[in-house]
Amino acid sequence: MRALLTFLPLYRRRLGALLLALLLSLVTIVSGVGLLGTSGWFITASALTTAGLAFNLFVPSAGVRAFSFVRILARYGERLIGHDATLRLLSDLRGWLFAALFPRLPLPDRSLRHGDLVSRLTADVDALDTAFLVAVGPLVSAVVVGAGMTAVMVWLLPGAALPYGLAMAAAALVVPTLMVVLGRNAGRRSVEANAELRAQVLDGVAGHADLTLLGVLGTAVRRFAGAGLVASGERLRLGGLATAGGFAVQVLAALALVGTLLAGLDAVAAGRLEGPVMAGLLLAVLASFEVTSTIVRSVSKATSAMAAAERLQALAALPPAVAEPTQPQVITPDASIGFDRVTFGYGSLPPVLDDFSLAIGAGERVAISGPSGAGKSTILRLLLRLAEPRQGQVTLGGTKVDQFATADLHAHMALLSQDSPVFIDTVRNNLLIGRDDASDEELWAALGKAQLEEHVASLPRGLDTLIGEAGRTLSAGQARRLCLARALVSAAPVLLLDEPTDALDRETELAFFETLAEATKGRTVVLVTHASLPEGTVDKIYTLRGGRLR
Ligand SMILES: Nc1ncnc2c1ncn2[C@@H]1O[C@H](COP(=O)(O)OP(=O)(O)OP(=O)(O)O)[C@@H](O)[C@H]1O
Repeated sequence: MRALLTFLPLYRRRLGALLLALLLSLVTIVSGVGLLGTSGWFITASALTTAGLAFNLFVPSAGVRAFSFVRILARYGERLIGHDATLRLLSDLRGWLFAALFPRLPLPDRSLRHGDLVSRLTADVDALDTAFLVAVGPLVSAVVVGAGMTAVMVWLLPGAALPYGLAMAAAALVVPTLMVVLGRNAGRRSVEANAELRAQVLDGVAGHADLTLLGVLGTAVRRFAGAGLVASGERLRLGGLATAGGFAVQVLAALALVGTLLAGLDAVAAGRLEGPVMAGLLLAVLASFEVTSTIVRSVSKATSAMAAAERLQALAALPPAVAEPTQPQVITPDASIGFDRVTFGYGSLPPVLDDFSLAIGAGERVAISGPSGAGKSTILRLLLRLAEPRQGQVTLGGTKVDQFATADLHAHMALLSQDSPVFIDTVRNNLLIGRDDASDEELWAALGKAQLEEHVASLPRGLDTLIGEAGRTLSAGQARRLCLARALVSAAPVLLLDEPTDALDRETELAFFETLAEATKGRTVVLVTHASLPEGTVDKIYTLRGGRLR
């Protein structure tokens, strides 16, 4: 619950619209109760009038028309405003989450799987956006309707006011509270089980080909079925609780009805109440309990929202990967790079870089090679300030990188990482991520330097060809070259290329290296590669071994 309350400032931004939706929902419910009550009154009065008794038909018939008209309008308005506010809240929540997440990337907790993260970004946010309207809305409506109906009882049938009031309070407050207390853990487990299921689906889709070839698809399917069973078990538990809650509310409604009937019969016999009004009251009592059934149905949503709030807060509470400087320095055009006696290791693991030093002049091209796992990519990560050295300093243009705002630092460097993604979009838009104001000529020039110009020119729609998810309509080598072209399109004075020719055949690789000097002219280039480089590709080649350059 506390985690849910921390989202109050976000809800507060949409408070006006949410309160209006709540008010309209209240008007809808009150009109529903009024409609059923006046209908019962009107129908009974009409029947008795035909039997020769005289009753006032005008008031209930006008009431039926007025309540049905108001109900239609209020329901329409509530849907319109409620959905609009919910969608805006959804975008606020996503904005908040991304803003909280970006400074924490890359996430230190390697146990947080991709699927789990996706689950938090989608299902958990969805669970929260409706929390107000599905949980708070019906609760407030029940309290107002219950209080209003009790007041009507005190006025028309005082003998039934107490039993009705007590039954309504129990149905609107006690039953849902008990359900929240009993269902909290099941709600949390259900959210976790669904997240696990989603993670397994994503893992299974991503690794389907390998799982099939290795002959272990059956194991993966069995594991998925197991996770499905756990998720459905939790759902069943929550469903059982909702059924029990629904049953309790029906019993309370029946008690209130019997209390109203007994008191009403007494009052009619004593001439204190007209028969048709009693019929109307009975129907109004029934209608007023409708809203408590809604509360019971939304309790499982409320418990999911609480669990989702906890999971999102846990994500937002992760320590930032690096601290932003309080007074960031302005980055100068000087693109020289320095590593001065840097020692770095991941977490408490032994150091990957140990007393590592390297000086790269502005406009210089250097290559770093070395065995797998030696720490080559780690050098680039330290330069991008995705991690902090334990000792020593990393500088850009002579200033320590921790003196720059991370966004400025990143804008100053273009990276082709080992897992650079291709997005489901056109070739053009994939390239424009590098620099959004690049002209078509510049895009074609970058494609040419990345040896991809011919292929894109052969596509029916050229730059406007849509590329499938994760670049599936391209070969691995073509996808890599597209990412390379994107890095080349960028105007950043520093280019960081991590295995840029990975997945390319030797002929294309050689052609790329031959154009690298020309393609990156004037920029500082750090090239991490295992490939043997043709003469003149870079100014210096270093080998990293044992945490230092050899
Ligand atoms: N986030 C991380 N948490 C813990 N250890 C890590 C992390 N990233 C990398 N490592 C470890 O740090 C070491 C250096 O990794 P790095 O990726 O820099 O190597 P590399 O030289 O680029 O390797 P390759 O040539 O295979 O890409 C490896 O032993 C790796 O397992």
